[in-house]
Amino acid sequence: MSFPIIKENTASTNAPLLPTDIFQLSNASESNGEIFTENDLLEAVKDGDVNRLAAIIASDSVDIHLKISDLNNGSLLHFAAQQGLVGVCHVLVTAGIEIDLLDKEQNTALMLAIVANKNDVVEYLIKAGTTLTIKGTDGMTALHIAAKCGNLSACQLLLQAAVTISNFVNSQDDGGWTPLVWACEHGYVEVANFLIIKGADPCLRDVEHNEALHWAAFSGSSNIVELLLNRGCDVNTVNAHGESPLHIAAREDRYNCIIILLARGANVSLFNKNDETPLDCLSEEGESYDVIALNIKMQAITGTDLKSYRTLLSSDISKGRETNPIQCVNAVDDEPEPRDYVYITKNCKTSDSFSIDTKMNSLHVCSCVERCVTDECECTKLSMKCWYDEEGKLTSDFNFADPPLIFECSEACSCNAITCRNRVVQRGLQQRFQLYKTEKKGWSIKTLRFIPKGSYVCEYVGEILTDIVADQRDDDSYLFDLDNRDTESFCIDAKFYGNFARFINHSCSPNLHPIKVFIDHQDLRFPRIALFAKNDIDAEEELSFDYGHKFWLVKYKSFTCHCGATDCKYSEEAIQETLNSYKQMG
Ligand SMILES: C[S@@+](CC[C@H](N)C(=O)[O-])C[C@H]1O[C@@H](n2cnc3c(N)ncnc32)[C@H](O)[C@@H]1O
Repeated sequence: MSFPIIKENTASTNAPLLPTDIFQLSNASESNGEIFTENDLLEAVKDGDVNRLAAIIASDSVDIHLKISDLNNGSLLHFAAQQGLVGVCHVLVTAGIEIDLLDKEQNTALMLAIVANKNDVVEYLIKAGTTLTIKGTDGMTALHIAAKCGNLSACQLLLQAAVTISNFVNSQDDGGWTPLVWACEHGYVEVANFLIIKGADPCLRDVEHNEALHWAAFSGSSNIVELLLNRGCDVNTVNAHGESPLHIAAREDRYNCIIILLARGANVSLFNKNDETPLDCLSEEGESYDVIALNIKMQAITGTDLKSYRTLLSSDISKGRETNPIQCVNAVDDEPEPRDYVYITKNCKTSDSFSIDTKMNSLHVCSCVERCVTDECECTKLSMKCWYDEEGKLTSDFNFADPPLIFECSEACSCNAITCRNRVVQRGLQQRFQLYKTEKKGWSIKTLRFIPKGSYVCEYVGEILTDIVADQRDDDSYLFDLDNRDTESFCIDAKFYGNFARFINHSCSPNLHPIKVFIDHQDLRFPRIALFAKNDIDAEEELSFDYGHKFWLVKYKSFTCHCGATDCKYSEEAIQETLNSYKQMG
């Protein structure tokens, strides 16, 4: 046999896969009828003898797909990658060896090259088209592994190649750990810094609600603790056990981290769920004991009024249903966390009086091969065009005043769900939120992070009702009208079933706008209500949308608007004028 010509990876530059001085096949691909054994094959691979290897493969007398039992049943490519034999890798890949095969430990050849710090091979395998999103042991991608090993070059190569993979830098493994968390836990400050520059979210939580800061404190990496705090991480953030980074650093007696955490305002009076303060987590012999004890004394002398975290009523109102926990805080009065509803993350039905057409074969689907970026995508044609840019934000020409319906690609489409550009709402929440009590509007939701204009923020989720049933309900405060133009009309009621969006208040100058989106069905009577950022929203800003005049024309008799906008139409002062102008308009 002779070697097929290897295809250049279309995602990479036009540079050859291998510099010609590293590997030239000479006449090796021509077999002279010699018969070889598996041993010959293994020896040629071990010796890195690419010409002999090529001759053996060309003879067609040995199967190159053999498994090496001493290497966790890995392939020859696993071996060559681990040894850094880039020329051998090239011959094997050219000869058709499976590039993404997992060994018994669920490692690809790429992963072994990363661990062994063989970055020439890493670069080669990426260019040769290895799949970057494969998850191995414990759900870790190659990027998790690179971060865990502190292999900065591999992180750079991977992220450079993964530009079209949505949010690759923030992918989470089975424990909810991102690559950044792995870098923090192992104290690799350069890797952590690089990942953050590339968009790693330091506030993402793992399955126990730890943030990267908890793990940096755990490992005693004071420079990473500082880096994360400089990036806006909350020094007093608590995990599912009510533990702050200071609790964790104290338990591990991490003196340098403790100094930084205290200097940056860590609360020494915070109790975890076992009623322990950070000092209770440390033995008196611990190096850090005196520094925390001294801090407590100084605060007592100066009468420092620490923000008491008894205001933290819940570390997650969604009880693990959302990717990022949503804390509930009340610094206004003694009202407890609202619990008079069931937290759900998808719209639900509680009656059989109507049905939604969810039949797979009713869906208009696309036949795109990869990313749905051409005008030929049938789904984006349904929406008029793809309204999402490369970062998943609404394009700058999106008309918030008269928004189009958006049809995202679905399960039944043939595109790639990871790289497809026409999937945003279905990828779920990307931001971090907090439920907090306001002075005049009851509960409200704020974002804990900056949200750029056009970003998807959250969905208004609740119980789907007919308008007839909705009219019979006593409390209409949580109704969202679906505005159907046909005879049958429906709404979403988040009074009894809903997500955190039920707490988003009205503003006459809102920062969110509801957009109707279809994903898993295209029954036009039942759009999903996705709230997108109308403008840039700062961290700590209250979220709001416009409830519409129909709401206020009923409600002004009971209360007026406290949105505080300069052009508020429904405040006590403005309401009469607003009513008069509505009357004039008829
Ligand atoms: C969908 S709920 C929003 C969450 C609500 N604040 C709560 O505590 O559950 C709508 C209710 O919030 C209050 N609200 C929302 N926006 C308001 C505003 N701008 N001014 C005054 N009250 C508001 C009103 O009581 C309204 O009926």
